[in-house]
Amino acid sequence: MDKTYTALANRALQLLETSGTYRVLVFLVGTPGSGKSSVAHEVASRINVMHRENGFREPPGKATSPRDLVTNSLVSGIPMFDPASVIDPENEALQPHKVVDLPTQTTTIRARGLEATAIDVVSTPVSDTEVSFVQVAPMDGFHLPRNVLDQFSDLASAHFRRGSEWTFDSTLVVTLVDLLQACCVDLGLDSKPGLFQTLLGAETGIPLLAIPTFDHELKDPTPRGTVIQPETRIVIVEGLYLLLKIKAWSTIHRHLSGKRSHETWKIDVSEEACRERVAKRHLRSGLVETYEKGVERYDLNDVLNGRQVELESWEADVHIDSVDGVV
Ligand SMILES: Nc1ncnc2c1ncn2[C@@H]1O[C@H](COP(=O)(O)OP(=O)(O)OP(=O)(O)O)[C@@H](O)[C@H]1O
Repeated sequence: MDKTYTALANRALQLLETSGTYRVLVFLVGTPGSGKSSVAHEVASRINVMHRENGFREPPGKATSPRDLVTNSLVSGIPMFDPASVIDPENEALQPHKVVDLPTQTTTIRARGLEATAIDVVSTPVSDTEVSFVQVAPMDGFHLPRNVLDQFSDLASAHFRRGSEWTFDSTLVVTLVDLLQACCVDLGLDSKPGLFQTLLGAETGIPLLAIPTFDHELKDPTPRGTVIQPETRIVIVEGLYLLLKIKAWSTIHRHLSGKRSHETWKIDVSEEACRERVAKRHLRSGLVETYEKGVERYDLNDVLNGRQVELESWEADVHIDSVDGVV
């Protein structure tokens, strides 16, 4: 697997080198337990080490586009929150709305998960903190929180089938991908940055994005758990349903098609391997009391989600073989 990680890291860097954009996106999909999160973090960490050893940061220059104007153009199509509107937790087509906080220059975009899954788009310049050349954006942060699932008409199914595509804040995932894609700015050939160069943010005009994360042990999203910095040059977006052909999910593929600043990767793995991995994780996170119950839950829920991903997703650009026992 060591060679595979190195090859994937080089592949992501090659995409960055050839795209002509300041930022590129890698979409990593696979069935539950296929190792998306593990692979994404390993690839990110390898490139970040290379960046620490070989990278350089450009001193702040003149902004090509003021950040607040860039932010406004990114969020202009999203309607303002209407306090009189009713948010139906089961409406999978619910369009996200925004709330703008002028003092902090923050636009918060929300949908069915409300604050738990909100995305913040922040135009205020960031301080000179440690920059991650590569960052991971987990789709799992958009799990609808348990208090929203409690409002479903069949709340028992909603909780039991948690992890199914209809238990995610899917329209907000689409919004996140749109925002990330809009941040893949084309700097033009003259100003093309070096491979390991990070600009100090001001020049690109790209805003900061704060997005939710998900910890299986906490069982609910952590709002603003990850901050995608303006300086980040590669974002690995990982999640089950990013290439799904149905409902709101299908918009992701449509919005990306024809764009050269991204690539799609899929992890291939057997159901048997995933059954064991996911059952162990269910036990570890306290979702079940025994390993056998974990297997049962995998067979009644996770495997169905995995089969849907296999049957109803668009083909990925790259396939990765998961080697069991080698994370
Ligand atoms: N190659 C591997 N061999 C054995 N165990 C693995 C391997 N890759 C990941 N795991 C383990 O399997 C579990 C699931 O891995 P991970 O969270 O990376 O997968 P995922 O595809 O992101 O899962 P999900 O979509 O269900 O969140 C973790 O406990 C992880 O340590």
